[in-house]
This record gives sequence, C-alpha cells and structure tokens, in this order.
Amino acid sequence: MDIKCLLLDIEGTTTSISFVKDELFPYIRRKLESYLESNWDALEVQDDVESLRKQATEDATKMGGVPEIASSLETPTLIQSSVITNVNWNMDQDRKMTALKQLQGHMWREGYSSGEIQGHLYEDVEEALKLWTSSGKKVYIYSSGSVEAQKLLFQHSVAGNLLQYFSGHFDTKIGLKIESASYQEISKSIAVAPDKILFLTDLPAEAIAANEAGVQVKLLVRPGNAPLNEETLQRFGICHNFKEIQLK
Ligand SMILES: CSCCC(=O)C(=O)COP(=O)(O)O
Ligand SMILES: [Mg+2]
Repeated sequence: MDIKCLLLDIEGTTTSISFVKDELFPYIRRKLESYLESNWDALEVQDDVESLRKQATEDATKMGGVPEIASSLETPTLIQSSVITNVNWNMDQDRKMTALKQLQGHMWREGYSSGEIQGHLYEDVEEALKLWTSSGKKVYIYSSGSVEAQKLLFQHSVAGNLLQYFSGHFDTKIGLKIESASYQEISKSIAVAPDKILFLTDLPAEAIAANEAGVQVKLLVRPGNAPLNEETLQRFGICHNFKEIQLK
C-alpha cells in the first residue's frame, strides 16, 4: 500500500472494546458523584456541565426522553443529581457526543495518574508504531474519545508511554467519525491527500465515511469486535492485527 500516514481508531482497533466497556466506562459511573462534589467549583467542571446542559437542550428538540440538566440557578446538589442522570443516560446509549467525551477525559486523568486504570493496547500495537514511524510514516489518532482521553490512554498504557509515536490527535471536534467531511478536514489539517492516508477502524460506518472521502481503509477484526457482514467484507480489506498491514 502506497500511503504517507496512518489514521488509527482506538476502541476495537488499538484497544479492546471490553477495556472501554468494562473498565473505562464503569470508572465514570462509579466516580461521577464524588468527582462532581469534590471539584464542583473548578472552572473545568463548570464548563463541562454547561456543555452537557447545552447538548441536552439541543437534544430535547430532536428526540424524546433526554434527561435535562437543572438550571445553574438551582442548588449544586440538584444540578449534580441531574448531571448524573444525564451522563448515565447518555452512556447507556453509548453516545459519542463531544460534551460527554470531554467530561470523561477529565475524569480519567485521576484514574490513570493514580494507576487505577492502565490503557489497554493489543500486543502488536507498539511494534507497529515503531516500525511505521521509523520508516517515515506519520501516525495520527482519530477517536470519538476526547484528545485528552486519547493521550492519557497512550501515555499510561500497558506498554508504557507511547505518545512519542503520534504526530497528532483528532476527536469529534473535527466532526463525527461517520461523516465523510470529517476525513476531508483531517486530510486538509495534516496536508496529506486522502488517498495517501490509511484509516484503520473496527466500524463499517466509519470505514464507509472515510472511503467516501477517498481515504484508504482497512477494518480490524479483533477479539470481541462486532461481526462484519458479507457486504462489508466484500467492500473493504480486513486484518486481524497490525502485523498484517504491508506498507510500501
Ligand atoms: C480513547 S477514549 C475511550 C474510548 C471512548 O470513549 C470512545 O468513544 C472510543 O471510540 P473510538 O472512536 O476510538 O472507537
Ligand atoms: Mg472503534
């Protein structure tokens, strides 16, 4: 494959889905109440709550059942309780919204630095990052997890701090991963033509969006990933690990 850079998804690609679902997300549910209580006056927390509030108000015009966040004029206890209901509801739907992902990234900071969480990476990831970067390829991350959450995962990973291998990080601030415009924006931002980018992901909807933007794609079949249907298998190449990826 003649490519200049790699664009990597995280969950289901570099990292197991079970790490995200069984460790990262439960951490948020477990700690949210005490995190809000202890950090309530921090500007970062107030910004996160405001972003969630705006998102909830916007969502309420488009769909039913979205738990709204109490007005900033209410008591902290009441607002915090509405934030907990809202965050749990959004996590139940596994929504990839920026406001939720920002808050999660801020909360995981403490979990990673205390050692309570360590970022999972498949065994082949570190070796591939070394090989690709030493042969002149640039490697970028594009994940629905916030840029801060991405950096924490690779900084505190089971293979140590791997941040040095990345030339940049993208999250949903550039657009959703299921929209082809996001890949065009990334291509512009890194000044690499779409057909010289190889995007690795586990999700067909992301593969289709990237492909529509002219980006090359391979789908990862990792343990625990959702099975791929025949149409997807016909359309995209698959690989089981990064060692199978041959680059020129
Ligand atoms: C890297 S942050 C933790 C994972 C996460 O919240 C997420 O949404 C991962 O989505 P991806 O786009 O990497 O599949
Ligand atoms: Mg993924």
